[in-house]
Amino acid sequence: MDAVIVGAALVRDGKLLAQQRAWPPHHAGQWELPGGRVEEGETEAFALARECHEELDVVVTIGERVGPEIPLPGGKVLRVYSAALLSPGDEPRAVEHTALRWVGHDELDDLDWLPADRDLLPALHELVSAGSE
Ligand SMILES: Nc1nc2c([nH]c(=O)n2[C@H]2C[C@H](O)[C@@H](COP(=O)(O)OP(=O)(O)OP(=O)(O)O)O2)c(=O)[nH]1
Repeated sequence: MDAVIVGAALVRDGKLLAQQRAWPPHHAGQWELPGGRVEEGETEAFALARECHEELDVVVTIGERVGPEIPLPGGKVLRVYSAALLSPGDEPRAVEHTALRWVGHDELDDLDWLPADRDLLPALHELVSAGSE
């Protein structure tokens, strides 16, 4: 099976959490959703919760799929799920990334997203708008 990369659309108070890559050099500085590769034997939800814990040092709950499946270079695919902080008072921190940012609907298009994430922007706009009602 192709490698599956899962990403978390974590929304709080009408804002989406984006993280800025530190690596590799050609993607450093670009923004992405928390997440990573689904390892053998993991469900996608388990892998995503694990990656969020590793990258953000918070516990999240995983919800519905968001947007289309996006093909990535090398035969991988990116699948995004909505996510929420188990304890809304917890503050994620950038464990492996350069920076974190809570991004509002009106700022979503301004970030220098990884190319695959750009294709998800319509779905992310919809999710963030719904979350701020
Ligand atoms: N986490 C994440 N990865 C993304 C996004 N968009 C996107 O194109 N990718 C790509 C970048 C990488 O090629 C791949 C995930 O790499 P990663 O470095 O986060 O995954 P990982 O921690 O499991 O590391 P690895 O074992 O795959 O090297 O997916 C996104 O929004 N979030």
